[in-house]
Amino acid sequence: MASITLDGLAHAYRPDPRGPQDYALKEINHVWRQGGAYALLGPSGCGKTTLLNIISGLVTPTKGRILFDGRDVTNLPTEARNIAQVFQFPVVYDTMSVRENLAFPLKNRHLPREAIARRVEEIAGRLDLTSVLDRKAANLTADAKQKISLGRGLVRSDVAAILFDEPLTVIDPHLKWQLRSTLKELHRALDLTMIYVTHDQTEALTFADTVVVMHDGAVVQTGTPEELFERPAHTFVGHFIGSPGMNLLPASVEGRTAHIGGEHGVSVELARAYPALPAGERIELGVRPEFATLTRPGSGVPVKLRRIDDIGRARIARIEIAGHPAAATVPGALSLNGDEAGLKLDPRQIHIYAGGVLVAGEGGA
Ligand SMILES: Nc1ncnc2c1ncn2[C@@H]1O[C@H](COP(=O)(O)OP(=O)(O)OP(=O)(O)O)[C@@H](O)[C@H]1O
Repeated sequence: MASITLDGLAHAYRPDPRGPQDYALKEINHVWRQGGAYALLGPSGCGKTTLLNIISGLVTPTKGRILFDGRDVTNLPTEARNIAQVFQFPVVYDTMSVRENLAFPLKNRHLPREAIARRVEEIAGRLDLTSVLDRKAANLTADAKQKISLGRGLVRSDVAAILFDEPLTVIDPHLKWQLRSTLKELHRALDLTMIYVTHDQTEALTFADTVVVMHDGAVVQTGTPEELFERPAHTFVGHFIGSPGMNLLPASVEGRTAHIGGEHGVSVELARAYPALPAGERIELGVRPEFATLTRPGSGVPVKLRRIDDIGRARIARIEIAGHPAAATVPGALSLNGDEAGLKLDPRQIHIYAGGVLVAGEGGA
């Protein structure tokens, strides 16, 4: 187990990168703490696999260094890095039994027979594979095979880190939630550094203590699931995390008031002032639908109600604020006639962004 430091790391696939646009991975500095549960979250093409391949040694970065416990491993091959990897699709030996598959990484390292047997039983128990330990892997379902792959990744206790690359893609949806929490429990029990790559926010937020969000080759925020939800550092994080994502409305700000929609628009009270907003940048007001509550017309900010979606655990209103589409929570008891409504916003949960980046306000709570 090790801490992993990314020191000024950047990567371009083309041999002659000129500007930032040529980099699949823009400069990143980050420390993955020993024993941490991390997720690397972002949409397809944002650079997650590139970063994972640099950590595992499959790709040598164009710039920067990678350190395991302070030791520079940038130019070491995968075999010399002591990393376990679990991929999207099962990697198992079909002709071996489940027990032999799980034992394989330990046998390779010449562990004593009893230590291997103990560890295999432990991991099999945690992944609910005990009853199939003596069956050939070939005869098992895709789900069971992927559990074996997870087990093979988890079985060694001496690895610098375990890298999971979208490991639940082939898993049946009803098993997914169960395996997500199993992996979380395994992290607590086994005290290993784990990095979990996914484009799925639910997987990232349930597994990780710290989520690294990537967008267009850059890390836009590193934080706990709560921080990403309550204080997105970038509009991309606000929009990408949450369902529906954060409302982002073009605005201008004066003192502690934001104006949306120009002269005939609406005003919104803020908890903080923003005297240092940069000129020439697009200013946006961000508020999550969870902190924007629909109310009767005449109360709060006037909005137009377009429709109400019942999403099971809540009702979400699709509204327009000064002509801009937004989403809001509908309280259980509220019933409305027509398309006029009001909107109550929690000022402490309103954020201001300049050029997509969160601006720290002054004063207030
Ligand atoms: N071998 C390669 N040669 C050239 N360009 C590549 C190569 N691998 C990836 N890229 C490009 O680098 C960028 C980042 O790709 P990467 O696979 O790291 O993203 P990702 O977030 O893992 O996406 P996905 O989830 O779809 O795999 C993309 O624009 C991709 O087209």
